[in-house]
Amino acid sequence: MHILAIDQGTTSSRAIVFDKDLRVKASAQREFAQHYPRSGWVEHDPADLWDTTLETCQAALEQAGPVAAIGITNQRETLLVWDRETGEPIHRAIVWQDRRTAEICADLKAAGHEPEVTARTGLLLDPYFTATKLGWVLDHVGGARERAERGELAMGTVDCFLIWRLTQGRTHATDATNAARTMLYNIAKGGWDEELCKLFNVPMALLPEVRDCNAEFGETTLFGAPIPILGVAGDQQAATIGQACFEPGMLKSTYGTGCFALMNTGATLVPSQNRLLTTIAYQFDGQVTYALEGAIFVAGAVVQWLRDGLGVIDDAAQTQALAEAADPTQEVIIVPAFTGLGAPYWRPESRGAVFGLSRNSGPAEFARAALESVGFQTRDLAGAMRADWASSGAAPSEGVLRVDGGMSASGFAMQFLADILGAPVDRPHVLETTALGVAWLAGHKAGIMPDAKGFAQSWALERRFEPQMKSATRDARYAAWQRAVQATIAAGDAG
Ligand SMILES: Nc1ncnc2c1ncn2[C@@H]1O[C@H](COP(=O)(O)OP(=O)(O)O)[C@@H](O)[C@H]1O
Ligand SMILES: O=P(O)(O)OC[C@H](O)CO
Repeated sequence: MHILAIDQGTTSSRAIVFDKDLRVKASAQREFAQHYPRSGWVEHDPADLWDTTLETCQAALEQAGPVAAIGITNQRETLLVWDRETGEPIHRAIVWQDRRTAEICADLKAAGHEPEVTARTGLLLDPYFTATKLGWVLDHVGGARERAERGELAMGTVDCFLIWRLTQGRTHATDATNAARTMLYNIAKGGWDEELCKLFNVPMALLPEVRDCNAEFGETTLFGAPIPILGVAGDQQAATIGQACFEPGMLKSTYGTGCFALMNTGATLVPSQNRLLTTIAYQFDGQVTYALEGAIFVAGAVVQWLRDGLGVIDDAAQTQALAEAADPTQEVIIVPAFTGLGAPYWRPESRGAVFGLSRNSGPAEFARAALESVGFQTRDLAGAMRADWASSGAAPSEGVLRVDGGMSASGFAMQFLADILGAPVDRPHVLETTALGVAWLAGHKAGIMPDAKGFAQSWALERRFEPQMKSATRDARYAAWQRAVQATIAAGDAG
């Protein structure tokens, strides 16, 4: 029997069918439109999220035949609010990248609320998270607040919306990893936090039930015979599972639109002293495993910008040859703060900058700088993570980074990553680790896939990138990056 994994991402929806040996049997993918109604705003049409999910599921199922269960993974933090009666959203989805609530967050910070929010949620007061987006919808959509208070509306992250639709309104539930990103969920106690709901002015009647990642989430009859939904996790947590990072100290980094590095910290909630996030890695059978997370908003998106914004490439893969042809004597640096800077800087007001241009700088130098920006940003995170991990009293982790996501296909970017980290970078055979993570969750629950130990043994290395850069070069290049970031922040402050 097979398992269907739904991966509803920021730029596309995917459906992948795995067999019981975790091999891909069929897959389908559809991109959908991004809406930018104002500078810093990012929205998705809920109909696009739903239609592309449905179409890709149908296409994958047509190729592979019936499945025993469904796993769902999704872009996190993105908010939907819908009518409980009709299932119709009352606003477009407000995407995790959206910065419209930057001022609300700044005001809450100025009023001294951040330490309390962090203590309860592990997060920082940034527009990235769901809570302030929800407050915004309730305040800006006519009648929404009153209707929410009367219990007529439901809210959810994308997983929750898809579960609602797949079960035709019978299940209003999310999993602990997605709940942990809303800034309304207490990760230490494990439950929606009444105080936070008051702080963000959110009626609790809107909120879904929170379940384990390997719980039952109802069943769908939209594809014929009923199929149970048996695994749910936010995409970065699903990738942590898919990369089999089950031991404390293990670290993965996913390079899609953004980049998200998660380190398993076991049953210990490690508060960050370096402006990283503390979050739930996964929750199996009521048992919480925590993680430290570094979130970078722009990784593969900088390559998309080369294609769609600058028009210097037609296809992401062309960056490899261009970067290799770049003039080694130039040091062009791109700080891709298109939607602000994420961890460890958290500067929503910053915008992107380019440094070191000369008259000879062209597409090749831009391509190289774009790929390198991802390595530099990961080094920012890895440094903060190692410091937090050490201060928790834990033994040093082995220092290997497991990578995945669309951009990990770039050999140039991954070699530079190993070089600038000064540590090995391991790329597995399966790069669809996000889908794999929830396919395994659902497959194990359905009784057709191995336990965590057996699954971890199936993880297979495709290529290890060893650091080759001299340490003096590494130090000098990283120092130049840090200066560029500081200049970018200063420009944002001045603006
Ligand atoms: N060969 C490549 N070189 C560099 N970047 C790439 C390459 N292939 C894909 N990408 C980048 O990876 C991203 C897509 O990764 P994906 O995991 O599908 O993202 P998401 O889940 O966020 O939609 C895009 O931003 C794209 O520009
Ligand atoms: O859609 P992705 O893969 O860029 O992931 C988005 C993240 O979940 C946002 O936190």
